Amino acid sequence: MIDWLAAPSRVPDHAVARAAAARQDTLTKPPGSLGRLEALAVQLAGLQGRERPSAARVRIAVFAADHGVAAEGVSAFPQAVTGEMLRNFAGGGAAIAVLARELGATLEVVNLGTVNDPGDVPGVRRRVIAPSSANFCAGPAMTDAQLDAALMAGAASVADAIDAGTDVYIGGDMGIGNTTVASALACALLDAQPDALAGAGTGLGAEGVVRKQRVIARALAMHAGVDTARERLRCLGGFEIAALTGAFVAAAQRGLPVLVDGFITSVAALAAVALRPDAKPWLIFSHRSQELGHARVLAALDAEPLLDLRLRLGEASGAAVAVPLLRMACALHASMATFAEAGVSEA
Ligand SMILES: Cc1cc2ncn([C@H]3O[C@H](COP(=O)(O)O)[C@@H](O)[C@H]3O)c2cc1C
Ligand SMILES: O=C(O)c1cccnc1
Repeated sequence: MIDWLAAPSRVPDHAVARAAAARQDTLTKPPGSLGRLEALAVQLAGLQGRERPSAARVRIAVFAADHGVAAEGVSAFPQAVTGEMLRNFAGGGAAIAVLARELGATLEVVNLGTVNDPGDVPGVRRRVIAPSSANFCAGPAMTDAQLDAALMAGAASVADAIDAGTDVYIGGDMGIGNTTVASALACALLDAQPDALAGAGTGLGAEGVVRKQRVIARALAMHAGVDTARERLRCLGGFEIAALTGAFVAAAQRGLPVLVDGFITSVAALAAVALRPDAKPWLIFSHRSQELGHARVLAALDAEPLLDLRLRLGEASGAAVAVPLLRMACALHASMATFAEAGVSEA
């Protein structure tokens, strides 16, 4: 057991947020006319503790891991893809690698344990816990020590991000079978049924989705007695989802704003908030994924995402696509003229 999860989250600076909101009302536009871009700038100001917030320095950490439950045939793709994609992230050909380049963002890729392990690859950090989590239909997905290691991998990534001077942190996922894992964990955290949360993932047909829902129902029955957030994460999670959970808790504790990606990362956010409710103000939700359960998970988090582009990829791709919105919100906030500066009449 580790106790760092017990430390409180930072409290956003409400005075700075109020000052930023007041500035918004002096800018040459009808008050409120820039809608959520105004709210974003004000929120970021409070989180960053500066009246002129920034989303210039973005750190994207993609956590990759394999899942024992893949043996139940719950994905349209073979498990070997997880390890293969690690090379693709490092080689620059994966969607998130392209987006990170486009944004000038730092991309960190972390291998937490893959069955088809690519070994030492430049650009991939090895924090291997085990080749995969265990099949949670037969027992807990992780041991306590494995869960600790995964949570710590996320916290270490956030510590690096802060040392490097990061304005906004983004976490991403890669792991064949992880929509099954995220759905199972969300079912347990929300007391929901598999047919409400488990969808097509990488592209299962209707029959495959039903099989996947049955697999999740078996897992939920197996772990029905488990009643704390930490134990739910240990029994029904996976290494990358636990790392994302640890990263989000650590980011809130250290005062680093997080842009949350799609279904998988939102379930990690749900777990983080279950562990530490005071982490929630630090999470900004980027988009609504096409994955069936995402809307429900977002609703449970009271989150209204910025975008809905019908993405269903993960890897942090949706969060990356939302970064330009944050940057534009910050630029408008910092650089628009006030009514007084521009000599424009007020209402
Ligand atoms: C080539 C490829 C790249 C991906 N990048 C993210 N995912 C996403 O899809 C997987 C989850 O879907 P399921 O639960 O159906 O396996 C995860 O690896 C997730 O990161 C990918 C999937 C594939 C096939
Ligand atoms: O929204 C996601 O995170 C997602 C959806 C489908 C497959 N992998 C990830």
